[in-house]
Amino acid sequence: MEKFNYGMVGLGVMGRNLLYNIADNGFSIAGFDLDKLKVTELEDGATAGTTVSGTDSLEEFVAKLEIPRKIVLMVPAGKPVDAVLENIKPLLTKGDIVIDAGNSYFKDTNRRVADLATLGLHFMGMGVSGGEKGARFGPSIMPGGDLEAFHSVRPMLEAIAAKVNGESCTAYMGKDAAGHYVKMVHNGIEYAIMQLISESYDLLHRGAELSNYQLYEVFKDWNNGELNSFLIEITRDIFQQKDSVSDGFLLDQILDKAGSKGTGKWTSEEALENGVAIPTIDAAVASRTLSSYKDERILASKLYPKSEIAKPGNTELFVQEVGDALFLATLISYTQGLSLLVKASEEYHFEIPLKDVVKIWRGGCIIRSSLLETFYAAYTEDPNLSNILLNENISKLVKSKISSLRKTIGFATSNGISTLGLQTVLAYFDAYTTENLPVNLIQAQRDYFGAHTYQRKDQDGVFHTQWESTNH
Ligand SMILES: NC(=O)C1=CN([C@@H]2O[C@H](COP(=O)(O)OP(=O)(O)OC[C@H]3O[C@@H](n4cnc5c(N)ncnc54)[C@H](OP(=O)(O)O)[C@@H]3O)[C@@H](O)[C@H]2O)C=CC1
Ligand SMILES: O=C(CO)[C@H](O)[C@H](O)COP(=O)(O)O
Repeated sequence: MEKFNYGMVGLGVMGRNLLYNIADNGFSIAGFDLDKLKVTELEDGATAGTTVSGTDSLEEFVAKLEIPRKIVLMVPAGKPVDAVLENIKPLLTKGDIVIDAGNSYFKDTNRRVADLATLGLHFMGMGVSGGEKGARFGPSIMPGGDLEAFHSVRPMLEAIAAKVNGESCTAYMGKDAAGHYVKMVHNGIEYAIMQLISESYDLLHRGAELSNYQLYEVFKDWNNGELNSFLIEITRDIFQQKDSVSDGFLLDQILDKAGSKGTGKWTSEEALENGVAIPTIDAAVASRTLSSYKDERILASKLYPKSEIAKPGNTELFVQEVGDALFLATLISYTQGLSLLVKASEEYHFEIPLKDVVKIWRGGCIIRSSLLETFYAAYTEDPNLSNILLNENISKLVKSKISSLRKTIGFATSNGISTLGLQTVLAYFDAYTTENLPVNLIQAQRDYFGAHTYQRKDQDGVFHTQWESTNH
């Protein structure tokens, strides 16, 4: 019997769609899942003429694959990945390739690389973004790790990935767990942009009393302009989705408690660990946490009632300012995530090519946007740019939007509308662009109470002072 080119473990939302995408691109592929129903339905959903086969027997699955075997895992991160590996390892032979394409924690990936290497097996961590549709018709794919393994699966990855200007949205992201690290940061940025969009919605909806129809029109305009992106596009559509169980819009019936699976939190933890400031991503994680205190928020809203919102005088101008603020805030969210990649690449010796990162994020993934084209141009000019804000063209964009951000935040704070994300963007920008920060005082305080020492502006060296108390 003819052997299959690829194997897919996990036939859920992502695995099934990625499998069909691989098959549509001319590769034969076998699928495995513990769930019998997903297996039996697999062949019915395949495109006619493609070579797809499903099984719930791991032994049968492994035996179906050509050698060296190339197996993609699309199961939930954490224990399920270890469970699959434990079961499949005894069935594999030296030289086989296992690619974990789920959202695994990068430190788990490093551990698994080392573990499988002892058996002569290649293990790669690979980020995939684009959700269900992306997986089916062209995701952004972030592979990393074993270079030999990467080269043997590269033709397939390039075939199934999204295309922008004829170029595939996949590239080698660097050594070890770099692929999963880049995907984690992608998701951190995703959290930040989603938070900023939801704050903009609140400002327009509660602040300027725009109806869902009007919001649909605003987001449609934004998506046709410089804010063009996947997240703005889907938000536009969400505003016009009618509810199927009640009158009105579905959005208005959705409970305001945001879920999360962990990648945003990992991004924040990583930034803290590596001394990188990503306050907008942190704020996005914190906002989801705050949203979960629904019962307490109800009590607090009664204890601290807010005064009536003073609607903006000129709605058209307000919409334009919020749009500009959102554009700048989105730009600075990418900036923060990319600065974490710069530091992590040094720290973990990943050798992440930033130019390729923004190149492959231009299409297929959840954070794809027209703005990334400008970023790509900036990294093409200087691939070692430490912070995107230091690029001349980007600085022109930033300068043209900053006053709108200040005005938008002014409106929000004076009306008691929470804008944790937007405010962190402005605070980050103001701190990053200030030559002298007030932390000279923090250094003095640290030295005063703990002899922690300080540096001087006028002399090299480390100093300590016996500070004089006036508390006589
Ligand atoms: N959904 C999305 O938009 C995206 C998800 N991801 C990541 O992709 C991965 C998969 O996500 P998704 O497809 O949404 O998840 P699903 O839950 O839809 O699918 C996971 C599949 O894996 C199966 N599975 C679990 N354990 C095993 C096992 N030990 N052996 C074989 N199969 C197993 C599950 O079976 P069962 O249901 O019976 O448990 C299920 O069919 C996750 O890491 C996720 O974070 C990445 C990008 C986007
Ligand atoms: O990886 C993704 C998109 O890129 C997933 O959709 C991710 O799971 C979303 O994260 P969360 O559930 O924490 O919002």
